[in-house]
Amino acid sequence: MEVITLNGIKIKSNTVAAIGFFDGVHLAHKQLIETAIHIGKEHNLHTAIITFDIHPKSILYGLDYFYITPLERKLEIFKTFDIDTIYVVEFTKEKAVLKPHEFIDTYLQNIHTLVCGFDFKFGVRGSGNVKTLQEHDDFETIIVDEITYGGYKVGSTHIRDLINSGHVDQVYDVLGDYYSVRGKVVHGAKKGRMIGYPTANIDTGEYLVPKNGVYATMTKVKDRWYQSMSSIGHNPTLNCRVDVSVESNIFDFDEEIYGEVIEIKFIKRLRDELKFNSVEALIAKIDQDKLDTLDIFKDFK
Ligand SMILES: Cc1cc2nc3c(=O)[nH]c(=O)nc-3n(C[C@H](O)[C@H](O)[C@H](O)COP(=O)(O)O)c2cc1C
Ligand SMILES: Nc1ncnc2c1ncn2[C@@H]1O[C@H](COP(=O)(O)OP(=O)(O)O)[C@@H](O)[C@H]1O
Repeated sequence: MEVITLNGIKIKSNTVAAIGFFDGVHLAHKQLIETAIHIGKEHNLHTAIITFDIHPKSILYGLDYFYITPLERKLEIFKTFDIDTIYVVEFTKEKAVLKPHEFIDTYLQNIHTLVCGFDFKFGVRGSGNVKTLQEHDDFETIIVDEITYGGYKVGSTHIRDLINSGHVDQVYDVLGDYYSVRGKVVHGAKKGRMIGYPTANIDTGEYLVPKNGVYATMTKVKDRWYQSMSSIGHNPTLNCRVDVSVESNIFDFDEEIYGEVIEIKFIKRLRDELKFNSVEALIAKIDQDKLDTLDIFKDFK
């Protein structure tokens, strides 16, 4: 599989491509990709995924945008599929104002078949939609219908809502896995070890950070997963940080890992972050968090 930046080059002829932003590469996205693979096999076509590097909202409103799967992670998941080429559109202010037919002329020349979700939008202010694509005679457009789960459309917006509201235990059924963030271990206030619970603090970069609070988690260090509990918040009892820290106390682990990239997978939210009147009260609560976390892992497959 090759990754190609779609900037002035044409897509290979005889290609079936799944197109989308694909943040999260969730179950509906996977269905789109599998559909393209299936059509590719049936008609002996090259298979491809067309995606974008930066979210349009980030470009249009100049906002920091946080992702379920930043680009690098998205590409890593794409590579687990039997796809020939991944095309990445470099999104810029200029690209964001392309009219739908300009978008098609710029990126979709040569395409044999395009696979997209029923609500795919493209071109300036999302003015192009599946109808625009279907009206275009040069290629065929296959539309994958809405998939719902628990009354919600399986989509990045719903998954973002679950993460933002701390309902991480509900993410699995729509994402196909628990939500996880990766980041380099950075230095904190060095108070964790003083209270008997050292915590690896990570720089979460472009990842969407779940709601502040305490979570039962799994943490991956150097290719090995450990049970863990993690805290997201301002550490009001000991540090009162202005920014949010994401930190994990890893069970049965005792190594210095500053500078390592680790992954924290969120299994269940246990509680809100609290401000305690004493360090002893904080420690007693964290002792209880550990018992609660181990209890969750008793039933965990
Ligand atoms: C499971 C767990 C729960 C925590 N809960 C709280 C909390 O409710 N309130 C709080 O102020 N800090 C809480 N903390 C954060 C600790 O205060 C924090 O780990 C400590 O300040 C160490 O920070 P450092 O790694 O920067 O040294 C929690 C930490 C863990 C690991
Ligand atoms: N069980 C553990 N869980 C998390 N970090 C650990 C553990 N054992 C050792 N460490 C190391 O200790 C550091 C955390 O200690 P801590 O006192 O909280 O310092 P900091 O404030 O810099 O995070 C981690 O970055 C890691 O290198």
